[in-house]
Amino acid sequence: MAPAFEPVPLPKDTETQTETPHDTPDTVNNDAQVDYKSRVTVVGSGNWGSVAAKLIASNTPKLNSFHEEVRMWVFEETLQCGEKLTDVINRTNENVKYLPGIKLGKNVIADPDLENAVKDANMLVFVTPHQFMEGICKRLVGKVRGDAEAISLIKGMEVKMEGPCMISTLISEQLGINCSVLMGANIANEIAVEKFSEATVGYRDKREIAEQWVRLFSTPYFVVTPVQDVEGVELCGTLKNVVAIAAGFVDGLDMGNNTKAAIMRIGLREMIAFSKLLFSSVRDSTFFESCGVADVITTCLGGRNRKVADAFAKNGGKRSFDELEAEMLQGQKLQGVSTAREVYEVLSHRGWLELFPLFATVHEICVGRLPPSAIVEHSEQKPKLPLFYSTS
Ligand SMILES: NC(=O)c1ccc[n+]([C@@H]2O[C@H](COP(=O)([O-])OP(=O)(O)OC[C@H]3O[C@@H](n4cnc5c(N)ncnc54)[C@H](O)[C@@H]3O)[C@@H](O)[C@H]2O)c1
Ligand SMILES: O=P(O)(O)OC[C@H](O)CO
Repeated sequence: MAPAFEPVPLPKDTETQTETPHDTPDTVNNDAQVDYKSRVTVVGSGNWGSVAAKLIASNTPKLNSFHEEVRMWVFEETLQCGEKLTDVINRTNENVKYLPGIKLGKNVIADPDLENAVKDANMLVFVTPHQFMEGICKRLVGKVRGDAEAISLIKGMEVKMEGPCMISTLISEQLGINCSVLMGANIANEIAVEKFSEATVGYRDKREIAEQWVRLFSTPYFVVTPVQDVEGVELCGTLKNVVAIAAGFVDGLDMGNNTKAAIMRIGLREMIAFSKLLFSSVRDSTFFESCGVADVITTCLGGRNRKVADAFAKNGGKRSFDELEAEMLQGQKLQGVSTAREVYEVLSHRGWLELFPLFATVHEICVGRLPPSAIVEHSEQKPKLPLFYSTS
């Protein structure tokens, strides 16, 4: 059966380009030959990191302005068989731990040496769990090319003394490079088997860079739309993980579809309000892109945060998230629990706790101060939030 969507054709200058690529000359090697081609490195090799590498590696051989090789930094570990994960990926072309059964593409080269992995790249794709990014950025200061462009696929944020810091800002400020974001309704295992989905690239002001990222990621089954709203796109990806935890509680308590839909609606409303209170530049339309309402839906139906929160509620909150995560995800990481804590810190610090009952309650449940059933009792409080979007 034909798909119910129209795949967006890739821009013309991609697959058939024969003239000098539009990229600016970037590297001068020892023989004084100018390397006009871009080099891509993916920093991260978990479930989504591996799929991101696969998507990109399916495109670089067709794009004349890119080297075919896609380097992928691996946080090295020794597998039960005694072999290093990197060696197994390079031997089998599969990430047997985080994405088993999927060939990544022979042009994906796993590299356990972070500095070596990034040193030649002028397009850096960051895709690790957000809690590791501060340490990774510290290790990369002064090690990346000055002309590099970055994109973050990381759903999460840091909270510092000065306030919340988005991961793209952390990357930009620490490494001195521009950073776009890619978020969306993107359960990695589904994209790995090439089921259709959409994503959103958020960019600051360089439209041509956003288009380059779109070319690098787009396939007929992965349709990417650029929007000029980095903060809006990134906050959608970050905050939906808190809503997913709430939805998991509802599922674990068998409260039914209507309750779950209500929690998703209240969650989306808090996402919009929180984003706009932090950044007045955030656009209403961003919430209707893949990164917004579509990601709320997919993550509350099929994500890992939902799944583990469901188990947490079924156990009456008696088994911790850390324990359940280790048992159920085998090395993969949840983002929603730590994001709920980070959001709670921002809410407390700014005196906004009463404005965001769902976000606040998710954290209180995660740390055991409230029972899972509080998700409905507390979140349904009459919203004290002004409407931050037009309903007309
Ligand atoms: N998996 C998905 O479906 C999906 C989809 C969209 C976005 N994301 C986002 O992508 C980001 C990365 O998630 P993922 O699914 O690729 O990872 P993951 O949860 O599958 O895997 C965890 C990764 O963390 C690495 N790791 C463990 N300890 C580390 C350390 N100390 N330092 C650095 N790395 C360490 C592991 O090696 C592994 O690669 C997250 O922000 C997530 O929200 C995930
Ligand atoms: O599995 P989760 O809960 O980390 O969610 C995965 C993706 O972010 C869904 O878009």
